Amino acid sequence: MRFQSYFNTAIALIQGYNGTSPLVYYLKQYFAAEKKHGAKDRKYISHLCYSYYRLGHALKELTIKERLRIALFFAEKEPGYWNGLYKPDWIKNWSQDLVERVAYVEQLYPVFSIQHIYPWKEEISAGIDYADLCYAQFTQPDLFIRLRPGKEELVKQKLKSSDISFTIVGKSGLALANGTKLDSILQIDEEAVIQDLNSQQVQHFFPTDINTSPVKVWDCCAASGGKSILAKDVLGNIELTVSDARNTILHNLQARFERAKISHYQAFQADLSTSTFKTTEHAYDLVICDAPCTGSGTWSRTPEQLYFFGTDKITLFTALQKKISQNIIKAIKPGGYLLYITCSLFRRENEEIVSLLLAENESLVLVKQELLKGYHQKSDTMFAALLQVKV
Ligand SMILES: C[S@@+](CC[C@H](N)C(=O)[O-])C[C@H]1O[C@@H](n2cnc3c(N)ncnc32)[C@H](O)[C@@H]1O
Repeated sequence: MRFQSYFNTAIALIQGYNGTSPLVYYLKQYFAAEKKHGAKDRKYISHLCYSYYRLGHALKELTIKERLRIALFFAEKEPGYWNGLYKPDWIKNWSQDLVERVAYVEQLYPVFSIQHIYPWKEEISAGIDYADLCYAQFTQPDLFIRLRPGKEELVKQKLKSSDISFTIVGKSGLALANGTKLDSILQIDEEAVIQDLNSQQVQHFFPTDINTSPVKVWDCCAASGGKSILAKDVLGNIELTVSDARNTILHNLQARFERAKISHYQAFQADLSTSTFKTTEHAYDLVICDAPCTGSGTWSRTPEQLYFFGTDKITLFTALQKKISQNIIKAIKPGGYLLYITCSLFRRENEEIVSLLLAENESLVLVKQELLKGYHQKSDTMFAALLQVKV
């Protein structure tokens, strides 16, 4: 009967959670206080909580108990361990196929539609298959690593010797099962970087025709430097400057760069959204702006964000994105580039920011832009646009 106790514990946890801190921390805190839960208990209870939030905005009018039962029905291919929670009719209709399970719930709850999970169809960037996006919410994403240049064979060898299975994706990426522990096997950041598949794909947006050496690059919303390490690996000889609004994250970046063996770079803290921010004009060949955003392309990893989301947040982020992007354009050399990136699915944060930049800056031209869709490949969705300042 442990499944019943897990189910009740998850209900109590969901009741007490308000979304102000990430779910992962909330659960960690709870388990740290409740030592009675072993590893297996933690796994089952966490799975229930995550499944609950995967239902997004659908059926919010139901009780937590009823909603959790439906969420779990969608999250599992078969009842297995949870059999005792369901009436025989549910068990009979428990198809391996999610589309069939959804159809069963639609029949039981006529108000339900899978599209209520993300009820903001009109906000979503062009090219997204809306139904597929909603269905994909019930698939846990993979863990992706990017192999650093020269370390490809070493990393694969180390994984094989530790019996860790992986799939090769693209030129330098590997997909592994979510939750795979790599710390004791690989030198993280030196040999391989933990980086989502579509973050890796951003490398195809780096310009290839910059003739100066070193290439002067400013990663202006650097966080802990994922895109900077990518730029170093792909562009080779770069003179790197990094900045972020948060000093604490720049400390993480420093530690990460040490592990990544990147020692020559400039770093500074700056809030780029203020009108008082002044940059050196025409200083960089490439400015990477991985902008603060809703993160809606990553919600299958953090479904609680989907559950607690309201579109007012898009308005807040677009205001920030407009100010930041306007402020940094001056820093680009004539002939240089701006690489604008978000991990958002929302048009207002993506194509509309690019359109606005083009409308307000005659010197800019769009080289290419693309929504890098992740929901068919168990990864995040990103948006990337490369713009060039005319000579
Ligand atoms: C999406 S993250 C960058 C991720 C990073 N490029 C990577 O690949 O790991 C956005 C970053 O923008 C920073 N940020 C938010 N508001 C900012 C502002 N007004 N000025 C500068 N940076 C800001 C945040 O602190 C955050 O670290």
